[in-house]
Amino acid sequence: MRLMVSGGGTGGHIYPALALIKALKKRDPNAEVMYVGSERGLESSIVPAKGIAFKATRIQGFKRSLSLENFKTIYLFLKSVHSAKQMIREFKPDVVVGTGGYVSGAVVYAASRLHVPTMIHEQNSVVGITNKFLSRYVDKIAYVFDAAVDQLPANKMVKTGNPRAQEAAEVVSHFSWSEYGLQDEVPTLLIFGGSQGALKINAATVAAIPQFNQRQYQVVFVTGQKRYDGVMDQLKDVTVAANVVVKPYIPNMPEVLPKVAAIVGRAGATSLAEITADGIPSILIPSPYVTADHQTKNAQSLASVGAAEIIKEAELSGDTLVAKADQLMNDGHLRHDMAVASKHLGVPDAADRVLDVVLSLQRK
Ligand SMILES: CC(=O)N[C@H]1[C@@H](OP(=O)(O)OP(=O)(O)OC[C@H]2O[C@@H](n3ccc(=O)[nH]c3=O)[C@H](O)[C@@H]2O)O[C@H](CO)[C@@H](O)[C@@H]1O
Repeated sequence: MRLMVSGGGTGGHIYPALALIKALKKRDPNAEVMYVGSERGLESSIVPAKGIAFKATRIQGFKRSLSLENFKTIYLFLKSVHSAKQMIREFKPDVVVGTGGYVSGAVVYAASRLHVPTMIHEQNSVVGITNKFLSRYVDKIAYVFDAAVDQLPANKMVKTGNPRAQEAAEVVSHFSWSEYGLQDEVPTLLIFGGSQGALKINAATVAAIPQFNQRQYQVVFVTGQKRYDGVMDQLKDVTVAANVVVKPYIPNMPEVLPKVAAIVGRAGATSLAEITADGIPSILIPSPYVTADHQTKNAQSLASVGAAEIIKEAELSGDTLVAKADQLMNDGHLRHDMAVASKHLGVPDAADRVLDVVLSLQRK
């Protein structure tokens, strides 16, 4: 099997691709994999670090308003399609898979023009612009939320779940909170705003720290790599007690998650796949800045069955955050019930399901 994968820009597109590669390597250790990402995306650091062959192309997103920059976007897209075609001719993949982001638009489109079998994975309940464009050209579309079905060609759709769920569910974690100077016996609340961190969640958490300092539970506050220095600056004159730890990024999330009592976070689809695969209770603050408010829809799928609580971003403050966190962290029964509901939504064999679709496309 020779698999080319492309997904970029943000962790929610990259980690499902990596989980699929992991499942393929497990089933077929001789499989050859090539990952094509964008030069400046998170993938250009995450993917090579995993020892996966990586090639980059230059691409940028569309501006929603009328802008001259969009001509450059179109130029870069066409150039990326051209270089993706060269990469495909050289690597000769059996199948090309896209997991979202502009770069996957160029790579999967190039593959379809060269008559190489293609599949995309749609993580969200509202289909992104790239996958909508690609849906006309690809052979199969793997999806997670039923709501996506109406937005895409029905004859191509296969329900699989998000491959990252399987990685989260299967991990045998040896992680100890002592690595963060914390204690394993004390319940830990993990706060993070998706793969890049979220300004508003960071601001509310900074405001909440004086109260978190006094709590019996532990708090791990992940700021996002690029926002870390700014947060540390805001915390210059704030006491941070021993039960609160601030980190820029967690590189080994599947190992850390099983040791978490509850989560505060955005409602990105890949995060939710992990949270439900592990059965973790959560307080979700959907980002209102994403296409068609899809994170609110993602979050509601958990909240409607009692797996999560939602705080609207407009209502988020240090006080509302602490109040909800206290409610959850001081009530083991509530956490247990939410955990059961959360786990019920998990798809722990999602990577194998996606892989089955990919392998079905391989020409005999
Ligand atoms: C602002 C935006 O456009 N967000 C979208 C993006 O979110 P985003 O990239 O934030 O994606 P998700 O929240 O779905 O996933 C984040 C991923 O990053 C990992 N992680 C996060 C923090 C950390 O310190 N370490 C770490 O490894 C998480 O474990 C998870 O695997 O893609 C998602 C999946 O298509 C969409 O649903 C989101 O709406």
